[in-house]
Amino acid sequence: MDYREFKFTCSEDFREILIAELSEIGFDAFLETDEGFECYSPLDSFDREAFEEILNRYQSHASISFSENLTKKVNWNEEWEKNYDPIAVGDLVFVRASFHEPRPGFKYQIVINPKMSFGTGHHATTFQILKLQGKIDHQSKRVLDVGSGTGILAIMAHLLGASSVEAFDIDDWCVDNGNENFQLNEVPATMGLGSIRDVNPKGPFDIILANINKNVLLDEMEIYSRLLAPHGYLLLSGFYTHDIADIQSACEKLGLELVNQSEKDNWAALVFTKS
Ligand SMILES: C[S@@+](CC[C@H](N)C(=O)[O-])C[C@H]1O[C@@H](n2cnc3c(N)ncnc32)[C@H](O)[C@@H]1O
Repeated sequence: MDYREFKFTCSEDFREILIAELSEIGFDAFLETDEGFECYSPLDSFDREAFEEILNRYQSHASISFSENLTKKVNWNEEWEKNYDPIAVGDLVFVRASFHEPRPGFKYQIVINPKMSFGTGHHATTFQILKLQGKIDHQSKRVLDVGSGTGILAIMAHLLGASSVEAFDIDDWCVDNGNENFQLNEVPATMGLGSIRDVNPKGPFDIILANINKNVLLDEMEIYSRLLAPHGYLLLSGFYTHDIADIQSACEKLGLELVNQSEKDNWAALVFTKS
């Protein structure tokens, strides 16, 4: 047995923060469900004390329950071949795995072998950012993708004509998978490991993409704003529609103006510009 698999039942308000905290102690492969979310922790790095400390902090505010199972390392390729359908974002892009046939009628095709990383285009956050990217001129633009997951948004930026893409993620599964996806899509970039503070990218960037979660976005917003070139675009997602006001107000305090927005399945995506 290689992993502990957890299935959480938890109210919507606490999902994001719990996921953020659990990811900090090595939990991985979060998948939202109707009742809450599922995730894994590698057996050799599972820290029961840290896990219980997090649960104790939230259990008095939120009714959280979970089940726990030991599970074998999964052959993710086989799992995805069984479960992963391609997805179309309008006629802009057809996102598929390498085992799907290409489909004509789209401006672009992205090949993603997602394994355990987030970013197939199926989730409303990724879907909306891809769509919003399609409305922004990427020709010869310098693009930063924060929390890249599979690398899907960075790949889209490259296809739309970006002159350079810089991408990183705190999760080493994503970095391995993202680099594999960059090769599949012939993106001349290497995904880095770490947060924006670890990677310390050298701006300015014409376009910054960050589909992460509310807490991380609020914490890192000042850095995004500093790295954004004048008249550049900041595309944000990973938060619910009821969090739009908090995100918008944090951006406006930094001189960023809301210029476009989208909502799908209670998830929001916002586009800001720096005047
Ligand atoms: C919602 S997924 C988005 C993936 C992809 N960009 C997309 O749009 O589908 C968020 C990603 O951010 C990563 N992440 C979480 N906190 C981060 C941080 N502080 N810095 C960089 N990446 C982070 C997670 O590992 C995860 O892969």
